Amino acid sequence: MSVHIEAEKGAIADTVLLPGDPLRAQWIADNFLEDVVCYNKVRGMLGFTGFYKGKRISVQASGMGVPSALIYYHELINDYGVKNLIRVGTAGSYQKHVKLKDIVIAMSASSTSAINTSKFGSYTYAPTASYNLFEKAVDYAKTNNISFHAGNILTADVFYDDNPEFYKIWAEYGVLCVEMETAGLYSIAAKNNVNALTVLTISDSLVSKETTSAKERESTFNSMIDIALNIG
Ligand SMILES: O=P(O)(O)O[C@H]1O[C@H](CO)[C@@H](O)[C@H]1O
Ligand SMILES: O=c1cc[nH]c(=O)[nH]1
Repeated sequence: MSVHIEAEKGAIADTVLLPGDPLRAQWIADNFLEDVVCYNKVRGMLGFTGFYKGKRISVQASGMGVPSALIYYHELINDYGVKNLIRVGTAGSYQKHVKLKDIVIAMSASSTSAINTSKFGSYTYAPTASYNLFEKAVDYAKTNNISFHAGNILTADVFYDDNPEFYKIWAEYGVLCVEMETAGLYSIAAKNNVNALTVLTISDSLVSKETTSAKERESTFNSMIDIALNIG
């Protein structure tokens, strides 16, 4: 047991998929895993372990934003010995060519979060994906004809920014999309010498203003889950 996860030692697999949304965790467990056990209900932040193609795999919801997510990433790594952390999330597009339901594999995560400035001061740390997971994801997507974008994303602390034009600063520098956890994930994984990767599906566009429904965000992002399950 850890502070926020009630699982017994050994109840969580070495590879964990990490959606923000507990209902997406449930949906992944129900639709992709076999012999599933729910190991966590604390705060409704559901966690499951099951088997995918014979391999033991877990899925743990982590909530929204770096502070919430870091609690789960920290406990998974330090209390349960998790080695591969694969975030599966939704994101808002910052680029015209990155369309609704497109897949983005995050090579790196710029951020408006203070987690690293509070450590590195005026220097800039670059949170980066683990190359082994990144390479496997790219290979799997190419082999299975899943189209994707790969590049820098933004991990933002604020979902509703006061300035609707804020995204343009990042878009000009090639940032593909915005979400709210990956800079924290890549940083804590690097510090603890474990593997991390984020695979995202575009749920809305800051450029075209299109959106998907909550139901679609919860359950229709099969290609992202397919990639994540096959690289762990
Ligand atoms: O779909 P999830 O994984 O929650 O990810 C994105 O969605 C939430 C905002 O709606 C933030 O957590 C953001 O990172
Ligand atoms: O963090 C997020 C996630 C989806 N869409 C956004 O605009 N922001």
